[in-house]
Amino acid sequence: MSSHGDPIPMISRACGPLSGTADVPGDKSISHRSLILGALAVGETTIEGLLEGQDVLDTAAAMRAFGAEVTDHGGKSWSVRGVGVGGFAEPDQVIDCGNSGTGVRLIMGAMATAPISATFSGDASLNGRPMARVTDPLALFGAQAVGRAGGRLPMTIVGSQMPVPVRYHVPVPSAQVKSAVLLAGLNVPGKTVVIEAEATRDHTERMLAGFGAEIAVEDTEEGRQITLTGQPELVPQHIVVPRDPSSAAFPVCAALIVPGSDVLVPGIGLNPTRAGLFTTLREMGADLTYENTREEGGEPVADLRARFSPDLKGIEVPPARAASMIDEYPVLSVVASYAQGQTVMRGVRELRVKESDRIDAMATGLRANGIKVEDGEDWWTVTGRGHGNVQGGATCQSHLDHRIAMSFLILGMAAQSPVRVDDGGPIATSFPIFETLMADLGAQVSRANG
Ligand SMILES: O=C(O)C1=C[C@@H](OP(=O)(O)O)[C@@H](O)[C@H](O)C1
Ligand SMILES: C=C(OP(=O)(O)O)C(=O)O
Repeated sequence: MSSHGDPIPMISRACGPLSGTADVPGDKSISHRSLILGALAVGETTIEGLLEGQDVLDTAAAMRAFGAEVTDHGGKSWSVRGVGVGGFAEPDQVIDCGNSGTGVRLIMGAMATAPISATFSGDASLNGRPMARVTDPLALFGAQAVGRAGGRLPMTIVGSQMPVPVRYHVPVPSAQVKSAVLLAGLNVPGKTVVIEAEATRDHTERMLAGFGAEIAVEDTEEGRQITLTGQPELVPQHIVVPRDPSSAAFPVCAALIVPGSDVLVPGIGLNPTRAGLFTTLREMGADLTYENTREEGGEPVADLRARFSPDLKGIEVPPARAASMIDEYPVLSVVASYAQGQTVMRGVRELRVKESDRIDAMATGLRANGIKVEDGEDWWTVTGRGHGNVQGGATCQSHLDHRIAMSFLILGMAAQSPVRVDDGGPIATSFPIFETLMADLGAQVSRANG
């Protein structure tokens, strides 16, 4: 099933060279944060380039439910009239976060130190994902959570009446957990401290500073320590959202494996906490260059140029790089299938608690398409077959997971036989124009029965 409707079976098949420019949508992580911080500022924040994927639209609806005025002006220009830190109203409906872990976890954090309650739910994927990683630290602020067994949604959070500041070591590498604690800390007098052993994406820290919060980041022996001073008045901003490197990954990887391809993917955010895939691809021998490197809205940005790369080699991906490419392992495993030799991915336990168990979903589908995959709790390996030798021909299950659906459709673009996915519906959560964008480059991707 897709998140909000009937399954949409899709198919992709081998095609001629991909060429042209791929204008991918705005960054999903930054889009969620723009809406949430806009809702917590006093006055009107304007946002250009917001990702209009379902995950972000669900966060926009949630911000309205908490009392912010969120307006879509068309042409990807949005505005948010915020209610100020501590000003959230109590929603009178269940907050439906759809398929979005980022949405629900950040919003739980943002409301947990206000004197209100809210009940959160999502689709079958989100309702199966662990929430204790967020509700544990929120309890330290005095918030209470009542959900299903195992800390699952639907779940009600009762915000703290008298929140106290917290010092918290994030036990898993998760920007969502870190961000939930920081957003909770906004409405607490005094300093909230978050320490992460491994650096994860830092968009919340950057954006909090941009909205005028007092936030300090230092590297310590324990890891990256972030100190936020509570109860600031956040100043509304004009935000230009860079394009999403996690979406750029799909046309980039397709160009690398389809013979003769040459694709430009302009304006991609290359924040070092996000760009691990591109480093990895280059180590594998990909013809991938950064052009016109610049800074936009406080984030490093470049145009990516990806060309067919016939001599890709399997590599061992350094585990320390995992956080900076965590959402890109599924599509990396597709490129690894077209490389010579083995690609080894370790330190990736977190892949098992995304929209699906991504190691299991990719391993099952790749094996069905003739690729050798081995896996354990926090690692997996893919033994590539080299160009021209990937069999394809199987139908893969997307498990309500956009990245799994898109990855298998990329696999089919250079395989001997077409690859099908049972449901491409979830693609709309993060990359609603995926099908037309890939078709415009020359890919043969379509609704299977269309
Ligand atoms: O903070 C964010 O915007 C995100 C953090 C990551 O999740 P985790 O925090 O669970 O690693 C990532 O997988 C997700 O797509 C977006
Ligand atoms: C893991 C992802 O998203 P989320 O956790 O927000 O559902 C993703 O987009 O790959």
